[in-house]
Amino acid sequence: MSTSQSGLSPEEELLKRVESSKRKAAYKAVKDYLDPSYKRIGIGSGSTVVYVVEAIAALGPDVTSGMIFYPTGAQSEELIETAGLTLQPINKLPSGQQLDVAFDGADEVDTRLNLIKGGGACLWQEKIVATAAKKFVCVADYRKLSPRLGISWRKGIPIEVLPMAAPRVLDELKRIGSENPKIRLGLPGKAGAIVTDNGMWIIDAPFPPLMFPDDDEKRERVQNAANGVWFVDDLADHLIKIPGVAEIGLFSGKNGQEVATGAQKPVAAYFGMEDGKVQRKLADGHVQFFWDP
Ligand SMILES: O=C[C@H](O)[C@H](O)[C@H](O)COP(=O)(O)O
Repeated sequence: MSTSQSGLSPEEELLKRVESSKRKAAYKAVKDYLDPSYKRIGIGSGSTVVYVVEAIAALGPDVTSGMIFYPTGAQSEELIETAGLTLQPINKLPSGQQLDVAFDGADEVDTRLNLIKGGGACLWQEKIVATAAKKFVCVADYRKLSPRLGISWRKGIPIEVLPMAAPRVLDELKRIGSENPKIRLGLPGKAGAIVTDNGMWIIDAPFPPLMFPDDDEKRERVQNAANGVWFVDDLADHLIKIPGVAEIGLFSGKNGQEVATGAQKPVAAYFGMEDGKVQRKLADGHVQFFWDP
């Protein structure tokens, strides 16, 4: 096995770089979007959110003791509790109230801040929490940046389904052009499907890269959805209406502008870059790089 000057293998070097990039993105996102006056904060799932919670906890009880944190599943519940932060399930957020901000990761982010989420099977509660927030902020590393959804994340769009409906959902996905959709299986050595925190299954449905409505190059092909070429929003609308589908891992639709209600797209996405910088992309398309988050 080849090792670098640091004594690490190339795989270990890559892992270290990726983890450091996630961490920097998380600290910058928290610095920019966690106002000390906020009371209700959503915390997503995945390996990047670990650093978001670390950055929040590092602010200390003077800042965090008046805040309540709302998780998106078992993993984020544990993260919040272990960090000594106050936990409350999202069903305790009174009707008519919103979270001040929610932070979450993503599996792929396109240039318009549409997201694929659910690589870790947590998408349903994540969508509830993201859309309950005035500001939804995405935190990721450079591998998640993509011109279009479906280019870098080739495993497919995660779709949470009622187990008894899974065969019918698979049929419909194939009919509309998904390339070999599959029920996600459990860990190696564990027979059967992955069961989500909500008792559902996940189907991963790959599609050709998703188009934007103002894409002219493939407009003609898009008229024929049977070939699997879809506009992001059209596909999201179609998938969510398939009987038996509980929620989909496409976060799209209206822009996540400041103080939006029900927006699935973030107001800002932070990417830890390979060179140590943090890239911030805003919903209005503005991009900035920061050396020292
Ligand atoms: O189901 C998992 C969630 O959608 C995660 O936020 C997503 O998979 C990104 O996870 P990570 O930060 O580990 O790449």
